[in-house]
Amino acid sequence: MSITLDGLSVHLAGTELVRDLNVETAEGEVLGLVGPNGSGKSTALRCVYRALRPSRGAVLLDGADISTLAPRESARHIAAVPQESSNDLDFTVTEIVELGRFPHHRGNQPLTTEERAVRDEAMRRADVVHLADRGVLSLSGGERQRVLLARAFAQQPRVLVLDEPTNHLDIHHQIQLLRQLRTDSTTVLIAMHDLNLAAATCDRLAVLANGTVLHIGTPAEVLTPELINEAFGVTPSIVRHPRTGIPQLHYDI
Ligand SMILES: Nc1ncnc2c1ncn2[C@@H]1O[C@H](COP(=O)(O)OP(=O)(O)OP(=O)(O)O)[C@@H](O)[C@H]1O
Repeated sequence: MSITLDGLSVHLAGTELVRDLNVETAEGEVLGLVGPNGSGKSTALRCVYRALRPSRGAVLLDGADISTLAPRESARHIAAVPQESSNDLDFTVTEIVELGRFPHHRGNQPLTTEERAVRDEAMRRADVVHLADRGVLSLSGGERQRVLLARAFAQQPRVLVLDEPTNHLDIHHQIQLLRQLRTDSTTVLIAMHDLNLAAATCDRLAVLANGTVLHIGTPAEVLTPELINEAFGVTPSIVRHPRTGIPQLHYDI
């Protein structure tokens, strides 16, 4: 499925946090949102997973305004891992992952055999099988992040919204996750700070600044010293990855 941010604007607390944002994904595309702190990445993503309502414009799922869908219906298609998700209840890891099946159920049905297989596969993909019976409050930051990823995978979404999902993850788990995003057919909207990992992962990057899109294009089109300087106020040296040819940034510290 495709996602379109169609002239999205968000007014909150007397300011326009996002203004006239236009971004359209192709089906199965991995589209990265990059940009400085406060540029509106999380605000835009919140509109996609319906934690915020746009004040103007709309989020379209295969062309249909998601605000016209019942929440459970859009949750059958769109799963999200927000940047900070506080969870004060000490559910087990398995229970949290099973919550991903909720949009697919009527009432409180127990999981079917097939759904237990979906849950187990989601836990395997996020490498949390060994944590299955642990309470989530006892987990490390990275372990907890992987549980939230497993919950999103268990939802079997057609669109995955990830807000800095590599936060807290060690390099092994970062690469494991980003490789999965590249090889899956799921459409992905992902906010990232690490421009080198973003270049290696995303089909296209949208560079946000002051709540709107400054540039959008392939990593090679967007990751130029001039554009990075315009967005972030730093000028990197750009080299090509020796094997993949993908642009990689080096900074003078
Ligand atoms: N509920 C709110 N009330 C007032 N301002 C808000 C609210 N939520 C976000 N903002 C402001 O909106 C702007 C955009 O925030 P947002 O979280 O979308 O940025 P971001 O690009 O995701 O930043 P970061 O890279 O730091 O995660 C920021 O200036 C932020 O302070």
